Amino acid sequence: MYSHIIFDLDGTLIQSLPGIATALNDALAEHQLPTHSTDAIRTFIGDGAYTLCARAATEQSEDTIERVHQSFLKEYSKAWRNGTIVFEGIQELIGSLKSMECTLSVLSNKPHSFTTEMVDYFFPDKPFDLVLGQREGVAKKPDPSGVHEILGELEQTSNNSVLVGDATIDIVTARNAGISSIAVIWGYHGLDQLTSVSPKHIAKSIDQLIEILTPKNVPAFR
Ligand SMILES: O=C(O)COP(=O)(O)O
Repeated sequence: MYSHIIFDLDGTLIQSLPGIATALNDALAEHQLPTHSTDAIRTFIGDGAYTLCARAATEQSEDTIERVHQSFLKEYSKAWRNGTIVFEGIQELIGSLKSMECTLSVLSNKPHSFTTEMVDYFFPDKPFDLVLGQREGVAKKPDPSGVHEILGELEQTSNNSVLVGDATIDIVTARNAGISSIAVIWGYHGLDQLTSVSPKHIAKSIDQLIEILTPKNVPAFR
């Protein structure tokens, strides 16, 4: 059983696609650039806000992409509250893991300020022992630095830790850091994509994630 669980944020704990899509399309429109369907935007998410904008504003200069990026950050600060929800069953799972005294953390490629603000907003009981988003000067996922920093800060070992994520980048990050991984399929990458990077476990539903993370004989879950 894993006693330390590192959660990805977007597409794993929260459904953030509508807020991201609104903010991105508003930012693109501000710069007279073509907008995208929500389905297309889903495929742009995962590598942080700048890369999101670079994928949306293809063939634009770096200066233009940076301007779209700045507009996106401004728009997203207004858009995320109305366009984001916690996936069904996640609050209960987090509560159960806390009652089992698991150590919990979040590692996201979303800008750090949004990551902490949104986690505080959606999880006001502060169940996470450490929350890290993308920070200036720190390599983002799939670099293992974030995982290593969390393990060090929380005095956890690679053996007892697992990273739960919805994107191939999360599974590759776990492998690069030498920890186990669980791919969940309710987020932004499909089963085939996730299978191609060989996660240790695959959860096709919140119930399957509960099965993997919590032993059957713990009364709190049954
Ligand atoms: O905002 C992103 O690009 C990705 O965020 P995530 O790492 O929480 O999935």
